[in-house]
Amino acid sequence: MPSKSSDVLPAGLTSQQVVASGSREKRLFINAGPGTGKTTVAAQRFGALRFLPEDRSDHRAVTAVSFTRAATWNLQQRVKRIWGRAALTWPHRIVTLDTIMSDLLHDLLSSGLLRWPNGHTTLTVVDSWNTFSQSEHIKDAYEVQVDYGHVRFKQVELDRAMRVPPPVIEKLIVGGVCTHQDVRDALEAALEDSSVVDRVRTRWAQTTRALIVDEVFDANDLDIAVIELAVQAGLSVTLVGDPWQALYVFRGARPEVIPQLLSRTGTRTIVLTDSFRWRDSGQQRLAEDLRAGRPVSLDSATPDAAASRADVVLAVTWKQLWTTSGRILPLAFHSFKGGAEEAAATLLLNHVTRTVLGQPATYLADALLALGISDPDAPDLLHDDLQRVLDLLRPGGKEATNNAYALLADVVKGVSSRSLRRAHHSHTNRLRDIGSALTGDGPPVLGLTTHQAKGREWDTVGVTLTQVEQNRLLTGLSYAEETDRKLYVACTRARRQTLLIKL
Ligand SMILES: Nc1ncnc2c1ncn2[C@@H]1O[C@H](COP(=O)(O)OP(=O)(O)OP(=O)(O)O)[C@@H](O)[C@H]1O
Repeated sequence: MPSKSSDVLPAGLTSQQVVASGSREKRLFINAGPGTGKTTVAAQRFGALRFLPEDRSDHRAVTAVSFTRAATWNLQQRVKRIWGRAALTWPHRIVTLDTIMSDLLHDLLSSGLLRWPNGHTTLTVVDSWNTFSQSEHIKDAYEVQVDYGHVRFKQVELDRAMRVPPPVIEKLIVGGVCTHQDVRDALEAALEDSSVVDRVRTRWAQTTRALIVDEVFDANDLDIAVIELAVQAGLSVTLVGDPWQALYVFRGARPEVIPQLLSRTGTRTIVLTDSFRWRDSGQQRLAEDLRAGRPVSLDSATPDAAASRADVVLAVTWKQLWTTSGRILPLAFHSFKGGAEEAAATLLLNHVTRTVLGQPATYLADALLALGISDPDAPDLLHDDLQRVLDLLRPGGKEATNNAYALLADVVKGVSSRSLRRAHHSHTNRLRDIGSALTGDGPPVLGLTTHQAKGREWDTVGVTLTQVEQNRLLTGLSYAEETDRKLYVACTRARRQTLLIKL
């Protein structure tokens, strides 16, 4: 609810949003809370910069970046809706920061400043090695180093058994295949060299005239270094974000250093204060109290009541969702680690979430890759087979779970060269959990982690929290604490009401 409706201009934007979208400031930070229009303004600003009359003869790109493919896709759709498809004709683009890193590394390889094993200048960059190997945690087994311009993959001694880079990985690297993390590691190591720094700065200046960074508080040290080089190269740089919504500390996000980046680069701040999310004064008050660090106590509900009333249930971890109630159907077991058994269970979970919730399992694409299935229609083609696996699960109990697992192994054998290992509780438990979600009293409700819910909104949101997390709410949150930020994001997704699930 904007504080003053007279603030909304004819174009539908508030005066704050108009200023943020059209500002000619070369270094701008748009600081904006939940629902205040970060994505809306980023999309408006993209077009405003793209179609700036005085830049008509400047053929360099206007580029917007975000951290996830989902956020990038969302921003692309908004830009197309507002400005038309022409806004995104080459070289103008909205991509992930991983794509930017990959472009920069390729430029260094083709310039000769950096040399890949076997002299490759064009790499195939994959999300993870899961596609090629059943091993997990392969990344732990080597370090990427740059030695006088040569990229090297150095084997690391580990305490644990196994975990040496399997020959298959070495062969792939020498063949010009690597992961996005390898690209980042190689680039970060290369930036120790001042001639590489100069090249990146020059590359920015030659190819790009404006850069918009969405969710800047999720940037890690390499992201920040590359953004700062764009500032030094004289680009128009717009940073958009909310210090309360930095969630990607596990990927190295450093929200605490963003204020220094802003002051180092002389960046001007514009704050968006009016949120359009709240449809209920209680929810608006909750959001304001959380942000002010005041203690809050949430309305509560039993799991059954919450499952009936909420549009979604959120938790900090997937595990918390699975252990709260059989009425919650999460879209994943945990973050995808790889292995044929996990992939097969994800295929089954996807069958259930598609049928019951109309949504795919979060890690379906990873599961298909891990099973070496390239046909995107495979999950649909397997519909009847997977339904038979579910039917076997329905009676519940160990025997039913083991029978279902055996049939799932057969189904997978028909479409994949990977085979499932013998039934073990770490594999069959996933099937048991799916079975429990299907036999609850009443239809299941969608379960998501805070990370998956970021940037989204629903009318009524249930949250399931550990005792420690509940205590944090009762004490008052601080944006300097990672756990508190996750709680803040979870409790600001609802338009009307946030319900705490009481066990
Ligand atoms: N000026 C406006 N008038 C009406 N609705 C608006 C206005 N600005 C934004 N909205 C709407 O408010 C909702 C939230 O906007 P948006 O997604 O851009 O916010 P956000 O700041 O990115 O949210 P979050 O912090 O949760 O990611 C959207 O439905 C958007 O269409």
